Amino acid sequence: MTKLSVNVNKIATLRNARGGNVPDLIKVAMDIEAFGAEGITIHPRPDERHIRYQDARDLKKVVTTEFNIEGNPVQKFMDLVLEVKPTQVTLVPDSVDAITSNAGWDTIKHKDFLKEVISTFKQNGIRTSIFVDANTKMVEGAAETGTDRIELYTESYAHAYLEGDAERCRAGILPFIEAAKMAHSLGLGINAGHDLSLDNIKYFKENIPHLLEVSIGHALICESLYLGLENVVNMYLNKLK
Ligand SMILES: CC(=O)[C@@H](O)[C@H](O)COP(=O)(O)O
Ligand SMILES: NCC(=O)COP(=O)(O)O
Repeated sequence: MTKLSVNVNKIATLRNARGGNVPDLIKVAMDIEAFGAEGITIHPRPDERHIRYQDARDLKKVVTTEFNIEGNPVQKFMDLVLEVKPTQVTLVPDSVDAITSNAGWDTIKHKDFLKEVISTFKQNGIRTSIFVDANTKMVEGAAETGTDRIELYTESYAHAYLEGDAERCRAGILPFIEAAKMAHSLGLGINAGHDLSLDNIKYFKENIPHLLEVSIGHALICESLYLGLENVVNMYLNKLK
């Protein structure tokens, strides 16, 4: 069984567009859990363009499933995570001006730094995960940091899947199968995320052994819009009769 953690960044993006509290991020997160999701993920960025640091504090009070906070462990982020104490922290090496996450950690180059950060979080009872590319060397490096889990960065798989034919899908997923096997053999738990969607998730799940959790945001919110649009347009038409 693989847990679904819903990333609510995009709900915050929509809320922030008008300056008010619509949609209400806290209510949406609670509803997502009530609908059956097994976790809530947020990825506060330093400019707070979507999730605000206060959202993390407010969500902590209501999330009853797994609460996962992702981000680059700069001091401000570390302080927030240590204050909020989510179930899991996922370390992502993104730069301040990145549009979205675009690379996994070089776990060999940054081993000492990661070791120190991970040890701090673990001493505070927070499970740790490191965002890595599907590369067995990076998985081996991750194991040496003491992290509990890795999160496989799935953008390259999602692109390969989009290209459509079976051969490209297979080539796209092979590094992930190898990385997952390596992670499991080293005692690491396996999460995955980035650009996973209703189209590509089944093939990924069927092929990746020991997959504990996926975090999905962008596609899930877009799909929710499309799948709800017909219903809502008709609700308006009914009111305008
Ligand atoms: C680590 C990861 O892949 C996601 O957290 C993704 O980066 C979401 O962040 P944005 O919503 O800011 O794109
Ligand atoms: N860790 C990945 C995540 O939380 C969501 O990524 P995406 O589905 O928004 O690409």
